[in-house]
Amino acid sequence: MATESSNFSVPSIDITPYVADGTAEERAAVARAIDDACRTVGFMQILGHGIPDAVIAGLAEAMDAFFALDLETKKTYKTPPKINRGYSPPKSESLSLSLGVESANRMNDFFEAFNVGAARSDYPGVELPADDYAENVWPEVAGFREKVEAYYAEAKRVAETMTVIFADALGLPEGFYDAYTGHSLDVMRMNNYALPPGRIQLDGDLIGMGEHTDYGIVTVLWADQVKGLQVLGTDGSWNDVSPADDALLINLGDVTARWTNDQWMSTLHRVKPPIVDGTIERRRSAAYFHDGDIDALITTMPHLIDDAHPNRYPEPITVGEHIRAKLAGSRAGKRNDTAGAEKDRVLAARG
Ligand SMILES: O=C(O)CCC(=O)C(=O)O
Ligand SMILES: [Fe+2]
Repeated sequence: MATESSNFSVPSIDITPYVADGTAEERAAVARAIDDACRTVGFMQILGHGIPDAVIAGLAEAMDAFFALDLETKKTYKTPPKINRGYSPPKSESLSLSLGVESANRMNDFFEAFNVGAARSDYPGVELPADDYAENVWPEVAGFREKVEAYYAEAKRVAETMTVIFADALGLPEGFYDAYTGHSLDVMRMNNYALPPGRIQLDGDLIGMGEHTDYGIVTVLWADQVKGLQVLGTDGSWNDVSPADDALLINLGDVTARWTNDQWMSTLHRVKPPIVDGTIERRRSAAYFHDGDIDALITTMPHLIDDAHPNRYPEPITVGEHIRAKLAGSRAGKRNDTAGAEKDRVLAARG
């Protein structure tokens, strides 16, 4: 399998003209850069997002305080599997404890997470399914809720700003996304790639989070600068990506790939946290998934269908149906790849 390609790079784009009052020309230049990044990489670094340093520092403090709790305490914040909220322990935990030697097999995910998201009570007056729009659980950790909510609100704003840019970049009417995101099924997953020292011995490469594409419209990703995130290039190479100082990573999900007839890319990525002296070097990230309304119907954009690009998604699908199909695949232990181009690319990468 190819590693690191000299052709691969994640563009850095300053979105200040959309966050503050930019001129029409400045905005058009940003939209062109975003369009190019979305067509060729599907990942980008954004600067000028406007999230105050103190809010980002607060998120990191809240995560540190929660993940430092002992495992039994953290497990009291688990929710039933159908509810994507609260604490999610490492999948490999029981195996690594009982067997000592862990297979580095890619179905094992060595990370713990805490999820928060949009709840039914956030959208009074809208009839929404209680399991999908579940209420949050908040741990008894001083300041956790306030700090996480402050960052969540900023990440939501950045995700919505990205869709404003997307509308311009795709030549869509202003406000196009509003009709699909008024009660968006957003979730933020705070990830902690760490296991206590001595817990694992591996018989091969460790995969922290298996290769996958994200499900929704767009993901806003905050991450440490500890290496680990790898992104698949169009030539089949896996490439290390770390956020630059003050940058956030943005990547597209499958809803956008469907909508744009795969002209914009929902790119495969995975996390391989570094191993130092047999222990995972701790790495943290927080992925804010902006998925769209559960009942939003995603129909391939007609202006992105032509002779060179026949419609790859002739069956419109709702965001809810699409997410259910993805979850069914991952729960059955199937690899979480999508149809079409993405699948071809992952198979090519396997060599
Ligand atoms: O930890 C990372 O950098 C990426 C996390 C990710 O891909 C996800 O949560 O979907
Ligand atoms: Fe992801």
